[in-house]
Amino acid sequence: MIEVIGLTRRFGRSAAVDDLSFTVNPGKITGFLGPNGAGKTTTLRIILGLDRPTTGRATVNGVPYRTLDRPLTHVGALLDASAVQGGRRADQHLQWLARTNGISFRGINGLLETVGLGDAGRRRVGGLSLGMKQRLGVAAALLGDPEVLLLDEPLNGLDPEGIRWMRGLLKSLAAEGRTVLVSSHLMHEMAVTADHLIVIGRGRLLADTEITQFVRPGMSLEDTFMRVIEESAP
Ligand SMILES: Nc1ncnc2c1ncn2[C@@H]1O[C@H](COP(=O)(O)OP(=O)(O)OP(=O)(O)O)[C@@H](O)[C@H]1O
Repeated sequence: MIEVIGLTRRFGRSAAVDDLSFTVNPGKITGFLGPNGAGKTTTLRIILGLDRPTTGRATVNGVPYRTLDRPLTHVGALLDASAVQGGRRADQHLQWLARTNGISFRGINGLLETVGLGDAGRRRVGGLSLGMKQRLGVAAALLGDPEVLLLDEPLNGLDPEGIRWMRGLLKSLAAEGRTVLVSSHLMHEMAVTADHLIVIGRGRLLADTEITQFVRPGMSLEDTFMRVIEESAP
């Protein structure tokens, strides 16, 4: 489970994240929604110990990420799928990650198959398409068989088959009892994937609710989302 408690992150005078608190529970897919610049990536980076909050804190399974022993075995994350050393082969990238994190790499070929890269394992990462890099990023996130998954815009660059595959993967990970937090701007996809929603705007919490409670009668998720954002405008 993930807990964000009174989190604020200022850049200069403006707050990218503003006194944000929420809990992400296991066994369901939680969609993390908000317009461009709402503070989603900043929040995810703080949860992952890549940035420090100005005030407040974030914990994974009750402790700060930085204190986790062999963190990839607890938390798998996909932040920026392009931020991978392009000269390495896809399988070498996963082997390197496994080695540096004390994870067995016997299952790497199976993992590449799972993410649809069975034929691309020996290709250099720099030559992969964006969608293929996203799939590799998902493989990296799953490498340590973690209970918690944080995925920032994992649908970027995926083709229709890839989007459907991701939907099935996220649902099966949640059904296994894992905690799955996924940010996306694709409202139609979130409508059929997420069980729970955390919605933020200008760094503040706008909704933390089951998707069935969030969507207003007679409206789509997209329409409801737009309305909630409009209503939160100063
Ligand atoms: N390193 C930084 N320095 C200054 N400002 C930053 C920095 N990182 C983020 N910001 C600002 O913080 C705010 C929140 O950005 P963030 O990337 O967290 O939003 P987001 O919800 O992930 O947006 P998007 O949907 O566009 O990816 C933005 O105004 C952004 O410009």
